[in-house]
Amino acid sequence: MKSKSLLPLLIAIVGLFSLPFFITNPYYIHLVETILIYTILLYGLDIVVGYVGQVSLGHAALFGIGSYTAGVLFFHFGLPIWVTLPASIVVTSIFGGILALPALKVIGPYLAMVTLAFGTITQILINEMTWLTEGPLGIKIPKPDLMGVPMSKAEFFWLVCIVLILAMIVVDRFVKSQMGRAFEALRDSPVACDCMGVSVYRYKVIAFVISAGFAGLAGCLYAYSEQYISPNTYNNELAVLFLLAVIMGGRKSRLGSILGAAIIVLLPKLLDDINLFRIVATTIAVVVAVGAAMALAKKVTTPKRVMVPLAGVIGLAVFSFWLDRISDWRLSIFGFMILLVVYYLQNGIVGFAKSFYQSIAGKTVTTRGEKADEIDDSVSFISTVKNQNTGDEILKVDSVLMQFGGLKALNNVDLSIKRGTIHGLIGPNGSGKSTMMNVLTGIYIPTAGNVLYAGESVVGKTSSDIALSGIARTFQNVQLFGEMTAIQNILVGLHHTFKSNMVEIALNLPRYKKESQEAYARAMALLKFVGLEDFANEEARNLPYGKQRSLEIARALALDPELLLLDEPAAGLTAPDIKELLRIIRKIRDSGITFILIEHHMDVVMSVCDTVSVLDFGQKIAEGKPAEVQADEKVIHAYLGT
Ligand SMILES: Nc1ncnc2c1ncn2[C@@H]1O[C@H](COP(=O)(O)OP(=O)(O)OP(=O)(O)O)[C@@H](O)[C@H]1O
Repeated sequence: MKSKSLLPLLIAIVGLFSLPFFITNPYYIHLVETILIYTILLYGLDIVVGYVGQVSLGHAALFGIGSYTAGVLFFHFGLPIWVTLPASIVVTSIFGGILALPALKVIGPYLAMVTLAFGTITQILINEMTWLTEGPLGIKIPKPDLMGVPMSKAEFFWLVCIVLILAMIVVDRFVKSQMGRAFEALRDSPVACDCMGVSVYRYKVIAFVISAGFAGLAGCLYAYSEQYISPNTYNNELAVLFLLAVIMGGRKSRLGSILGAAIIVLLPKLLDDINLFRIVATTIAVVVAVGAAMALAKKVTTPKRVMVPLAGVIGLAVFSFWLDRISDWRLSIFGFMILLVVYYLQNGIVGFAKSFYQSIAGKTVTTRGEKADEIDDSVSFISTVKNQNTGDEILKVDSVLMQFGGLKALNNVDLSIKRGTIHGLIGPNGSGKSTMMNVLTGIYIPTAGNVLYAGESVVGKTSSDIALSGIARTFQNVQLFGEMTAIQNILVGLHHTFKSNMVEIALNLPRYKKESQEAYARAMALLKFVGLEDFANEEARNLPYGKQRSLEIARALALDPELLLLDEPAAGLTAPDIKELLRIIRKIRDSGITFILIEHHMDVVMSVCDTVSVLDFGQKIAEGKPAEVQADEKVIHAYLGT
């Protein structure tokens, strides 16, 4: 982190630690403490929601499991915090792993329902298992001991502050590491993620486990903070609030989590006091009005877009003065405010503030906190010298049948791909070319037949295992990780070069640092190779189409493949882009990589392919040198009809 961005953080930390000296009312200290504890939980929830893109309504239950692990261990065995804290993390992580299982099968609203059911079941179990949890009576826990003496409220507050700072550092390191990139990749394109050797299955489970670990940590601290736990606390309403906090504060933001936690803790309190509510409603109205005026003056928005939210916040301010008592309206106002934020600020308050600042200041801010290193010209885009035994058979497709119901998308197809060559696969639309790619990369398991890569069958292997064994691919419909920058896309392809584990990432140990430096240098070399070095920090979804195709090739190369499958790489490209594509393909071939190239542009096929196979209605109808195939009657017939 740069010293400039470190300074406000340091001031905030000093301010936080000195709070007990200035605020003598323990109620307010307790409120801040609750915000900090919720923030720890939200850091974990943000991994699942913001980074992996899954909906979890099971985090209140995980929070409860953390609290009850501490409570039970203290109540039954009198264990101290230095035992209950790690135990809460471990036990809750195990439950997080269990919660991940449905996430492997279902997504979206179905996952929300399953996690909600997990929450309900957990709450019922805590309630019913009186022999362990004391049931509805709850458990009393004193503040933890510090050198044999119970901690004071201020000392415990400082402990929570320290844990929060550590949690913030660890989460920040996790999400900026290869692990965080894997989480984001599987959110943006699970199929491409698997084909980059990053197992979606594995990283979804890891995300839930880590996320649950933070929930367990927060739950344990909460038990000591409240000094009393009972099953009612950990209900589904709290689960919804946690989810709202992540969305309102802002996904993928440490500051967003703090803000989200503050909102869900303070907003209900704020709505208890009519005078305080009037002040806040008026302040919000003024801030939004000034912001809207600035945005209109700079022409970054239109009157139509600001009209409704502006009318909403001004209406709320006027309404606050019209009210005599707030108690009857609390829930309605709470719901209305949430609706405004969730509907109009879809990237949360922090996300909105960032983009507002960018548009007003006319700046583009690199939000990822990652650098595009200088290009080190000594680093090659290719890392290993390939097996140069040109002419060996690298891939054998043996009588492959791929049936979808009654449709034979591939009907007993044989292929033999020679090492170091470019093998074209052509055919009219719907002839089975992409299906063949999907069979070769493990996305489809063939109904019959075999695929041998370097003499070994790949049938039944997962896509990520096949990718790691040396087969990389691009997709007919570009499958980049859209919310990630160009360099991060390549770094996902370089995931296999990282051997460092979670502890090494959390502590930023030398092996992890070295691996990161090497990967960044290699990623920059790859970007340079495809002419994208100036776009390293640009989000992939913002790149022009031609550059997206080049980026996909560079990402596939990051896997260090022996065999590269390109599915219609020239589709939608302009003539200069196609020329550049041909240059890239030839250069990659010169480095010893074998290609299978699906392409409709015949000039591309004719100019680079050594051999061409033609499919029609799932069957191979011709094979040979490009010129021979072009002159083949069956091929002409397939393309042009009688
Ligand atoms: N998952 C699937 N389920 C059912 N049918 C499928 C599936 N995948 C492909 N098919 C069918 O298999 C046939 C071959 O499709 P495929 O996409 O492999 O053709 P293609 O040669 O790549 O065509 P194009 O050049 O248009 O991409 C088509 O009839 C297609 O509808």
